[in-house]
Amino acid sequence: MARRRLWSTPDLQIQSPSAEWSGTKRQASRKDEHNMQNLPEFRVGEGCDVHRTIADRPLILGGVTVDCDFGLDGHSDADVLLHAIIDAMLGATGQGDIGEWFPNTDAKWKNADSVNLIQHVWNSLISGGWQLQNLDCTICCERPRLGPWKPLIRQRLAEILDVPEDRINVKAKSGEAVGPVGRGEAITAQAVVLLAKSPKNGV
Ligand SMILES: Nc1ccn([C@@H]2O[C@H](COP(=O)(O)O)[C@@H](O)[C@H]2O)c(=O)n1
Ligand SMILES: C[C@@]1(CO)OP(=O)(O)OP(=O)(O)OC[C@H]1O
Repeated sequence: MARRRLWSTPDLQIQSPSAEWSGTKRQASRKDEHNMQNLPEFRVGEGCDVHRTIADRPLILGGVTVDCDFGLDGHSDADVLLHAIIDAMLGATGQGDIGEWFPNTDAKWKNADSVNLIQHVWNSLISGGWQLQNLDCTICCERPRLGPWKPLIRQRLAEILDVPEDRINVKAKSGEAVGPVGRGEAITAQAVVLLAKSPKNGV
């Protein structure tokens, strides 16, 4: 009886780079193949942000003003969640990050409403043919408890982006009393988006 090998050499043949196997020629042929199959293009992006807590400022999360005895410090309104989502969108489409679009050295963005910032970015993506498949995000803070606010933030995000609510999920996490979040010194947010673009000649 022939003995089966418990390990095997990969079928892949390692070849030295040739003109055909490298650079733009390879990329172009992959892209053509994708287009020929008339497939939608999908892009995933992630974003994160952190802002310091501060007294005497409103706490704005995802475009919702949350009842709280402190807010977040920043050049803009410091909406940590919208900033993370903006970065996820820019990441998905390979367009840098929020600071490149809205530099915190520019007086134009001082106390800016982040709803305007995200709508500016999102409208530009929509013009480029992108649609939101889904958005998942997490706000990390010790206080306030976000249970009652999560549905409102989800609703507001759907409104801001003009997408059905079921494409959006909002989660909350505490800092387990450790680190800057756990000590209430900062609030952080993370976001992941999946974007889709229909093929040129439609699906
Ligand atoms: N500021 C927060 C933090 C968390 N929650 C909710 O508590 C649950 C447990 O979260 P842990 O981070 O403590 O494991 C979870 O369901 C969170 O949504 C919250 O409401 N507000
Ligand atoms: C939004 C901008 C611009 O006002 O300022 P901040 O509110 O400080 O926010 P941050 O997430 O640190 O970075 C992006 C900035 O360019």
